Amino acid sequence: MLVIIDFDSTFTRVEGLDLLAEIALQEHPAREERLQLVRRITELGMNGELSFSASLKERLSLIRPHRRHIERLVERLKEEISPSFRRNERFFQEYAANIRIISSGFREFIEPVVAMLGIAPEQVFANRFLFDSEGYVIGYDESIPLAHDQGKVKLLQSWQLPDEEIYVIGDGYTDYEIKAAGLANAFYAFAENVHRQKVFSYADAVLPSLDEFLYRHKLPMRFSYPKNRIKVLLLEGVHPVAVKIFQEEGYQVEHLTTALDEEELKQRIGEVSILGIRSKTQLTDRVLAHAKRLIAVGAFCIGTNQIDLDYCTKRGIAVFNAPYSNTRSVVELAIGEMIMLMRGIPDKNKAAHAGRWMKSAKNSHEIRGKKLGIVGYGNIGAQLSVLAEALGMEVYFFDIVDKLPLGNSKACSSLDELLAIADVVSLHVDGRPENRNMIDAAAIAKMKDGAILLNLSRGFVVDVNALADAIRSGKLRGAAVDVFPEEPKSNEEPFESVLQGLPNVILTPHIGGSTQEAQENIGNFVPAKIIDYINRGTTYGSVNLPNLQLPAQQQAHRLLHIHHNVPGILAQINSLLAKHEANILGQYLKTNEQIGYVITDIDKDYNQALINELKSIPQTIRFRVLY
Ligand SMILES: NC(=O)c1ccc[n+]([C@@H]2O[C@H](COP(=O)([O-])OP(=O)(O)OC[C@H]3O[C@@H](n4cnc5c(N)ncnc54)[C@H](O)[C@@H]3O)[C@@H](O)[C@H]2O)c1
Ligand SMILES: O=C(O)CC[C@@H](O)C(=O)O
Repeated sequence: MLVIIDFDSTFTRVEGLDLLAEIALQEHPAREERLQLVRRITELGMNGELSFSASLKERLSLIRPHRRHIERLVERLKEEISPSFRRNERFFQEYAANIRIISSGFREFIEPVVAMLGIAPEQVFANRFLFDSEGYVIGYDESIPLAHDQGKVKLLQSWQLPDEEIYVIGDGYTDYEIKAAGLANAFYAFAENVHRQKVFSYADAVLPSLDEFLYRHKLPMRFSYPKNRIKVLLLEGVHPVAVKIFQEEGYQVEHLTTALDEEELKQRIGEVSILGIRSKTQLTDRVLAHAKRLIAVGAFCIGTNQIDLDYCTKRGIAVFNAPYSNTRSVVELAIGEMIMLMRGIPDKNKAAHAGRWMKSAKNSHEIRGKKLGIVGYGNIGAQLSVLAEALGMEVYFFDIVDKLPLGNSKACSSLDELLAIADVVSLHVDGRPENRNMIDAAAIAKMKDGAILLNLSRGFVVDVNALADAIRSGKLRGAAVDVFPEEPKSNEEPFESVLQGLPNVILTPHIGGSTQEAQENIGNFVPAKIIDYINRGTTYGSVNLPNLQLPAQQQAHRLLHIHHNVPGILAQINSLLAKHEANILGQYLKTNEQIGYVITDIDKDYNQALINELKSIPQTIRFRVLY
């Protein structure tokens, strides 16, 4: 096999002559115009719209480089080696004899750069500059075939290669010409650095990185699986920063603004490795049964009650959420709503819009000195406690687990006790099924007459029919509801609720956590967790897998084994490692009630038989190797 690799924008991320122009024209009075012209000519040549020799001549006459500029260029290019080339050094070492760098660029800067990956000068085929006595480039050696149109083709024809497989990797038209002349088995358009649609259209395949080529041809590679084959589906309009992070990691990302219903999800989920959702997408066992490749689910929110966590755990699918990123936003909204409802603002606002003047202090109160009852003293409840106290409220809370009271807040021993005390009841419980209809007609009856109810937790926690009756009867003087038992899948679907049109009731479309700040925080937080899990095996922060925080593996292979939590699995793993004489550099184990997670770092030597046997241990749910 012979692998022919282009240099500019393939081996390196940049075009050598463009960068040389930037360096050489640094002091030139018309620098910007010249640079633009050079880049434009490069592009025309790359797309096959200007003959190669014309493009070369024009650019060199515009740049007029000196030897010292070329020296600086080499240093810059060494920093610009394409990341997928850099990380696959092993391929270059082991397959050195099978690699040729063929470029229409110049040997003076290519040789020292490719030498960084161990490629010898005799494997480089490129042009040569001609210099004057002062060291300025005055032209190039026209006796070299690469200095002419169809140069790469002519070079290969002159070699008269015996019948061997030849693959060309490059980003330009001149690379494709080799295949077009019948001299190569395939032309792979390299897309890690530039996207030339025209060149893609000629290619046998587009390579998002060198990993894809190595994977296709079963050659030694840094990653166990090319990242570009990992598909990420992000639903419900998660913040664009998440798209960017996953794309920068090299994954294929699709981003939809809406949720998908069960049938749509069943059809889509089969090919997806990472799924990002918010609160609308219902990940039921029926949907997850179609998830053949799913490695991780990102809940770009706090709540995970929309996900069948039990099923995910049994299948070894890691679920991550963002437990803190939007809590402040929810708290700010709750505070604002309390103030609005205490002053009867929803009705006064409506009247003013309709041309009616409702100036009156009747039933209008400050929140200062009022009793706030917080149900659920978790991340949101506790933060609300601190802010409400700062505004002069007297804070009471009830939680089913013991919680440290913050500031002067007081713990109630039962929900009933809290309901009987509070002027404002704010619900911040999690979405566990037992909380369904926690606030029903009986609970409302226990509240103070004229109290206010806030629900920014989960829709099913409140019996909305009972709440509507209580507002109509005047038992409660107002309510703010952000979450509903039935919520539309997207902004295009209509919204209906029995609470619509009631006095002093604020209805909001589940936007407690929908601020730019919160969404951007979440968009950064969740992908980072997932990427850490995929790259290192770290499960810290996962809501369903045993939590393990791991160091990066150093000069080791990392074996990740998820299994049903039955006795003896660790012993079986270790006896297989001993049998195959694998040297253990580090081992970590954590279990929960259902599953166990064992991570073993072994030195570089292992064989496929070991991997197959580890995968075959009974009770194995999932097995991965990280290189
Ligand atoms: N409206 C929004 O946009 C929005 C935004 C973020 C979070 N949320 C929701 O807010 C809720 C609270 O979020 P969090 O981050 O504070 O969760 P959390 O898990 O930190 O806290 C929940 C607390 O509720 C307690 N709890 C559960 N059931 C209870 C019960 N029956 N009685 C008393 N206490 C009970 C738990 O022990 C826990 O301390 C969640 O349901 C979350 O999904 C809504
Ligand atoms: O953004 C969402 O869809 C959900 C917000 C909130 O309910 C959460 O659980 O964080």
